[in-house]
Amino acid sequence: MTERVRGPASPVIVALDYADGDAALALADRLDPALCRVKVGKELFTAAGPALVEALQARGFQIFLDLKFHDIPNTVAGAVRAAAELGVWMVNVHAGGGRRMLEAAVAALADRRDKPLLIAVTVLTSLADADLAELGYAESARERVQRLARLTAEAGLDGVVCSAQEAPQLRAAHGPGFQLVTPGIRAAGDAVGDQRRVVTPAEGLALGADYLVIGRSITGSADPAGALSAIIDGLHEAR
Ligand SMILES: O=c1ccn([C@@H]2O[C@H](COP(=O)(O)O)[C@@H](O)[C@H]2O)c(=O)[nH]1
Repeated sequence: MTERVRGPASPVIVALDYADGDAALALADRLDPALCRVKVGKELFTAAGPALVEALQARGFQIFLDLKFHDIPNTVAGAVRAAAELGVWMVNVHAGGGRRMLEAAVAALADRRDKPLLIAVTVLTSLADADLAELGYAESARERVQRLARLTAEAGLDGVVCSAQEAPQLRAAHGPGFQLVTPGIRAAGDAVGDQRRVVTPAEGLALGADYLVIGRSITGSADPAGALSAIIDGLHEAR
């Protein structure tokens, strides 16, 4: 497994889902890198690229590069290597790419001293059991997450993206070192939107998540820094 990179003690990763770099940096400038990490996903990275990652790093943020690589092993290995060159803190692939793809991603980082955490997406938090059935999967989301997490662990990655709803079973199966990165987080009363397997921030931590990926409950607030502080305060109270 990858050596953990030191960073803020906060479990919160703010998803910067913006259409351009200026909007993302404007939000980041309202946040304290001592209180959260930030996530750069497909929309923002496609629009603003590595320069935006560097601009966020220059502001002191550790970056989760959420590009969910899913391709043949050779291609994913190259993409993971390129992400590591950017100096990101965490990068991810889709566990559905299979064992050889996962092992190629691990091998791509093997000789590096400063490695990002390498995480595999199990079942997107926007999918419910009915969605999986429509796709032809006989397993429930919970069963499929467990299957893909087992494969991820066997391939030597650092952990998975899952819903915190699945965290207790994954923690029991894979122990404390296996990183559970959980989107599908909603502050109480916020619209669920396109997400399906959802919990509140305090529930997420109580269920055993290591990291809470939070987008719209923070970025959709008129006061994003206040929303982040309120979430962190709520986590302390729940402990
Ligand atoms: O299973 C997954 C994997 C990734 N995500 C990403 O997390 C954020 C969630 O944003 P919200 O606004 O808090 O819903 C978003 O960037 C997704 O791409 C996910 O939601 N589920």
